[in-house]
Amino acid sequence: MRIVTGEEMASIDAITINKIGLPGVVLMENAGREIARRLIDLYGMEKRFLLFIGKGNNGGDGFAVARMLKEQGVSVLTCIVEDEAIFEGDAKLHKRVYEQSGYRWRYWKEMNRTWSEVLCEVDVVVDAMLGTGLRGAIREPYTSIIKKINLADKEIVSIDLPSGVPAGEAEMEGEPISADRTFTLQLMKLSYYLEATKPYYGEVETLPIGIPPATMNHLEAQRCVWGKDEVVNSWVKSNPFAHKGSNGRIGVIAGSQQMPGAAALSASAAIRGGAGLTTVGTVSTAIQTVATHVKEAMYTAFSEQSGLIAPTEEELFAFYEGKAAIAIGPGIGRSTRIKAMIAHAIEHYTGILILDADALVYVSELHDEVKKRRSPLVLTPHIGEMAHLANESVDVVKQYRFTIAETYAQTYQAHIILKGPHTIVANPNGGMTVNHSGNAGLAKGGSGDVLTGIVTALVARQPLETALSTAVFLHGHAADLLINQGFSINSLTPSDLIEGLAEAYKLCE
Ligand SMILES: NC(=O)C1=CN([C@@H]2O[C@H](COP(=O)(O)OP(=O)(O)OC[C@H]3O[C@@H](n4cnc5c(N)ncnc54)[C@H](O)[C@@H]3O)[C@@H](O)[C@H]2O)[C@@H](O)CC1
Ligand SMILES: Nc1ncnc2c1ncn2[C@@H]1O[C@H](COP(=O)(O)OP(=O)(O)O)[C@@H](O)[C@H]1O
Ligand SMILES: [K+]
Repeated sequence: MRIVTGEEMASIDAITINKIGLPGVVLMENAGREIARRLIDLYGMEKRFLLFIGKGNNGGDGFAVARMLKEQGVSVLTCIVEDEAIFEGDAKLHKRVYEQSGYRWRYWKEMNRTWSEVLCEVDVVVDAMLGTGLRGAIREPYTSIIKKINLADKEIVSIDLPSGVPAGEAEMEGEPISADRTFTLQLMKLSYYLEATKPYYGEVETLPIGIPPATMNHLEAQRCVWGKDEVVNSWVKSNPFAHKGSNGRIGVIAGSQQMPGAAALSASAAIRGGAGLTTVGTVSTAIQTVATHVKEAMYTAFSEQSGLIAPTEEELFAFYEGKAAIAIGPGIGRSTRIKAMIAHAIEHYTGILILDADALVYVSELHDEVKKRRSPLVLTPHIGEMAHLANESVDVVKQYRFTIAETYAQTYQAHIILKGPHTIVANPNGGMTVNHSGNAGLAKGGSGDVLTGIVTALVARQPLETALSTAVFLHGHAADLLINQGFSINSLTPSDLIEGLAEAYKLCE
């Protein structure tokens, strides 16, 4: 499913109406029917609804919902927010149909005077005030009404968006509706994936309103949800005659004297993730520790300096030999020799190169080398690392994570896995996917190392772009399955996650 901004949604609506020829009033009728049906499913016929109507098309949806609820005998109080509101276009028609059907409304000014009595008469507030047409700071009378609704301690259901929440990356100005549930129409709105705005949505359900997919081909930004269906449909089944070599020879350059665990986590995740042959390149002192945990891997002891790897050029070329993908970063530490190794790999390794953790620190100093690289490069930053890469503040990356990941991926022709809740995968061709799996049990040191292992294993066996999105999905899916099996968010560890991969992979098999 696509993820859109308000402007993109408006262009899709316009193509549906003007080019495809499906009138806007029909879309509104569809929205009304779907929402009324879901409200009755969820709350039953006995609950009493209070519906707030804004003067744009979001309000038009509201009139359609109110009429359909009333037709079925459900109790609905309808409130038009602006006193002298002049409705136009599709909303005007739906207001007329509502009125001609014999139904009434009240205006907010009047309802406000008896607000406490009104509240005694209703169970659920439906918010059809502002949708994708919101521009700038929330104005009166919406500001005061939103405050009162939020304080009312009633179940709140928003149509399309919680009123006051921008659909895209624009910053929120003022207090929006804090919904318990949002019925978003046809497509997911981008602000659902941003830390500042997501909490206002509550539970989200996307309802179809009849917009055909052909209306979306013109969109420049190609953002899609990557969920179970996409994972299953894109999975390339392994050949029954596969051997360890054809299942992907990969390398993991990870760990140091101080941090052998990072190498163990990423290497065992790679092996659980299906890599045919995994070689770990690390310091000799780490090999013993790592090998007791990861029996299936092979090991290369690199030259070292002060407990960190410091591979020679010869050692690096030997390590690159025959490997489809190499990940560098987890637990390697920082030094000038490490920087030189990253530069060497970017310049000379011709397989799929994945840079994570400490390896990312030097990438912003190696942007010229990155631009010259012709083979695939995958970077797996969390928000802080992305801020460093893009030379922006963490707050800016949080607010504009889609734009920043997309711009970076295109400028440097790199695949970006921007981690966090709803990890984004941004590809150099402009395609982006957003992940829906995972939970807060992953917010622990080491989860990222596990992801790096899975990514490395998958890119060696599956088409690159789908491998990245699928790796991110399976990583989160494993965590979700463990929570369903009774693990707690607090105690879930990255090692549990690796065990959990066995169950998660069943989805693909
Ligand atoms: N025919 C269509 O175009 C369809 C529209 N749909 C609905 O229409 C919505 C978009 O409709 P519109 O583009 O009319 O916009 P909205 O209904 O979201 O809002 C526009 C209205 O809000 C006011 N407004 C804008 N910013 C404000 C602010 N900061 N403070 C206070 N008031 C503000 C504007 O003056 C305008 O009256 C969607 O979210 C969806 O619910 C759907 O029914 C599908 C069909
Ligand atoms: N609250 C959360 N919900 C879902 N996934 C999360 C959450 N917090 C972290 N993650 C995931 O866990 C991993 C953490 O990686 P990272 O920040 O690199 O940690 P580390 O390097 O310490 O292992 C990422 O894949 C991230 O998307
Ligand atoms: K709304």
